[in-house]
Amino acid sequence: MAPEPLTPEQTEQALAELPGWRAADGRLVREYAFGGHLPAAAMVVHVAAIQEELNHHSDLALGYATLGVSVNTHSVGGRVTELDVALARRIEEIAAGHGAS
Ligand SMILES: C[C@H](O)[C@H](O)[C@H]1CNC2=NC(N)=NC(=O)C2=N1
Repeated sequence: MAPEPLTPEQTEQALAELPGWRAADGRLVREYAFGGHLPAAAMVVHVAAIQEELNHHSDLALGYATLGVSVNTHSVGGRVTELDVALARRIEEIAAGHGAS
C-alpha cells in the first residue's frame, strides 16, 4: 500500500521522539558530528545497509567529521511519510555506536 504523507501534527509527534531531527522543506533532516572522518564514513556504510534493508534511501552528505541526513518519500511527490520516520528511527539506533552526536 502506498504511504500517506504525514499531517503536520503527525510529523511533530514523530519528531518529539527523534532528538536532533527536524522537518525542513518537506523532509526529515539531521546533522551528526563525529570525532573524525573515518567514523563519519563508517556510519555512511551502516546507514546505506539499513536503507537497502528498508528499501528507503536518504540523501547523505559526508563532510570531514559530519554527516547530513535528509529524507522524504519520492513516491508521494517528496513529502514526509511513516517510511521516513522509520528510517530516521533506525539511524538514531546506530548513531551513538558510531560516536555520533
Ligand atoms: C523502486 C524502489 O522501491 C523505489 O524507488 C524506492 C527506493 N527508495 C526510496 N527512497 C525514498 N526516500 N523514497 C522513495 O520513494 C523510494 N522508493
